[in-house]
Amino acid sequence: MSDDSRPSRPEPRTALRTAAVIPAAGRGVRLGPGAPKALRTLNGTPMLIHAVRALAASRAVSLVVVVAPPDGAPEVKSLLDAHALPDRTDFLVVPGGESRQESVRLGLDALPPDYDIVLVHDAARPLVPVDTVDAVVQAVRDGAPAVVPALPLADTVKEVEPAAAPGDPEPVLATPERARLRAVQTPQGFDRTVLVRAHETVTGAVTDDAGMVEQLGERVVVVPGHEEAFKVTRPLDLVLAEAVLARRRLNDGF
Ligand SMILES: Nc1ccn([C@@H]2O[C@H](COP(=O)(O)OP(=O)(O)OP(=O)(O)O)[C@@H](O)[C@H]2O)c(=O)n1
Ligand SMILES: C[C@](O)(CO)[C@H](O)COP(=O)(O)O
Repeated sequence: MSDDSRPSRPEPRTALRTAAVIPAAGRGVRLGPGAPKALRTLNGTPMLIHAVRALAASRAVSLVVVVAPPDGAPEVKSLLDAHALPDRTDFLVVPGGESRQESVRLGLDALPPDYDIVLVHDAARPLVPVDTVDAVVQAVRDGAPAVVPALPLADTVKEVEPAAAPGDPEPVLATPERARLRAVQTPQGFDRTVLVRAHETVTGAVTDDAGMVEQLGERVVVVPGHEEAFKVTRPLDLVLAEAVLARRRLNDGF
């Protein structure tokens, strides 16, 4: 095969700077009554601080933009000041919006110009391991416009006709082949220009940023996710998160 006929590989882009946007403006309705979810504590430390530390643990990440509850930016700034965070990382706090999508866009608007790679990470995934963060950054540096960490599913999934009234039986429409399905986590990593274009042009219901990039027709790739990157959504997830932290303390010899 001559050089000209080889498929072109994107150049690795090691010099690019990486920022992380952490949407943390949700109420946490499914977790039950209480403070906004990101401000609730796991082993005495706010979930948001765990998430910020998890992203700042990556040497690739030099800026973290926290998107606070709409009226909670001063409180979040105080929280960041009150907790030990790496000196090499810069932090910004901006108020969020009504939907996750709007909160991410407000975080993107706050990014200084000199960042080319953007990670978007749910504050509600406080325990993502640094190796997962680094794998996502590396895949973007290697040329993928959009990268999502994901895991195979344990359950079989059914597509249904949603119930007309709560509690009604739901007719099953299809059973997608499980081996081809992945449960998608964060951080999701992007070429900044692609993500900004997605947020400027895609409207309608989307549940993740990569889904918006897919609608642009851009390539989105999956890298292995991690069990500990689960989303704290319901009360049982708090129990699991504290158990993971306890196991980590045991393994670290504390
Ligand atoms: N208006 C919103 C809604 C959500 N989020 C953030 O998006 C992430 C994922 O959302 P989810 O887990 O659904 O959080 P909540 O919206 O708070 O949960 P719920 O739907 O139970 O209220 C969370 O870190 C959440 O803080 C946000 O920044 N702004
Ligand atoms: C972005 C996400 O975490 C990927 O799994 C998920 O879609 C967020 O959904 P939520 O309903 O906003 O928690």
